[in-house]
Amino acid sequence: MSESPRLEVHGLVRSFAGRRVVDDVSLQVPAGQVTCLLGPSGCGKSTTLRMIAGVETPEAGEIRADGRVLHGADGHVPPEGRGIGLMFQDFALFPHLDVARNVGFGLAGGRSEVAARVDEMLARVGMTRFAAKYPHELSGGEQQRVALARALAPRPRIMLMDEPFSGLDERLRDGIRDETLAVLKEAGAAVVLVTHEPAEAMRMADEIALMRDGRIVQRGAPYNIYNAPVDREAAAFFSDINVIRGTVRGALTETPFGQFLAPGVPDGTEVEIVIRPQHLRIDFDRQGRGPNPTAIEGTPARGVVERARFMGSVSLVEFRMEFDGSILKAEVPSVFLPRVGTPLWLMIRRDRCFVFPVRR
Ligand SMILES: Nc1ncnc2c1ncn2[C@@H]1O[C@H](COP(=O)(O)OP(=O)(O)OP(=O)(O)O)[C@@H](O)[C@H]1O
Repeated sequence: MSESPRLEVHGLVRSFAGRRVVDDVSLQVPAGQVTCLLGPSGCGKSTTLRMIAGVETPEAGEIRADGRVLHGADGHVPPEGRGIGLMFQDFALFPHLDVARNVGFGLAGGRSEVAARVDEMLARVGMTRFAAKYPHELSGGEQQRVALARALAPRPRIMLMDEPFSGLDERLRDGIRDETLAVLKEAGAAVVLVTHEPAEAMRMADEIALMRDGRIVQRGAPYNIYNAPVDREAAAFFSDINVIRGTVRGALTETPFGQFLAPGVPDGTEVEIVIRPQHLRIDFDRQGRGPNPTAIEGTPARGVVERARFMGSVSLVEFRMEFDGSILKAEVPSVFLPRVGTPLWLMIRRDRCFVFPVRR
């Protein structure tokens, strides 16, 4: 019994026109796990996926499935021999084949065996009653389910998905994502899903690999990536952020919100204290006085409401801070929608701040 992960990628490199668009990318994906390659447009996600699929050739690096080399110094297996299922945004169904024949296309085995597998897959994605329909008779979401059934019908050991939900209506997407995830988990394939949407990655992934400029800058469970970002850009990829600058003296940074710990950071280093808008707390102004400082929330600082927007479940409030005229954003429950010009006090949760040295 092999102990190696289902999919193992090591040191992948690929350049176009002298520019490295994938630069030393490594991944390990066990069977039954969904890893999301997440990052901004052009960071190299699709190129990485295409190399795993075998339609793009790496300049360096190795790809293995269950320990078997798919690409490396010892050889190269063509795409059709890799046991990989593909689901791409533009990977359209065959328009001239009905749903059942789309799902059965290319399946090995006798006619009754293929028919049984097609029935099983259509039932699994809830499309049995559409078996005789043609793609143009289906909604986008229904087509997507058929595409999923088709990709999983040959029992691929590895499934690669590139922005599979981006063509769908916003309101449909969450439902289809959840259904797709359930089907993928049941099938037990190792899944690599490419997306540029943090919300999609958080909803789907067991592990997120955050990419930037061809490199994986952070890997981890969604909870860890969100709550312990490696740098300011990683924090900012998932939500709006506020940044407060300070300089370190004796492992502490003095700010208008009180002191912040900066353990191990040398004196004189400029740091950025990063905080998400939902971790600012607002309190009322009591004739020029705010709430008392606490160990958890530090010292309050006063600001004046510059803008307030009702967003349904939350309100987004922008403050012009008195201490330096900068803008800070707070996300608060939407029962609260202060008027522009109202003076209020802001506090920031110590345990939710990230302190990063400023890079030069
Ligand atoms: N065949 C190619 N020839 C030249 N440049 C390419 C080729 N394929 C990709 N690139 C370039 O490589 C970079 C990475 O592209 P890639 O498609 O992998 O990014 P991505 O992260 O998937 O972005 P997106 O989400 O926009 O698809 C881009 O700058 C792209 O223009």
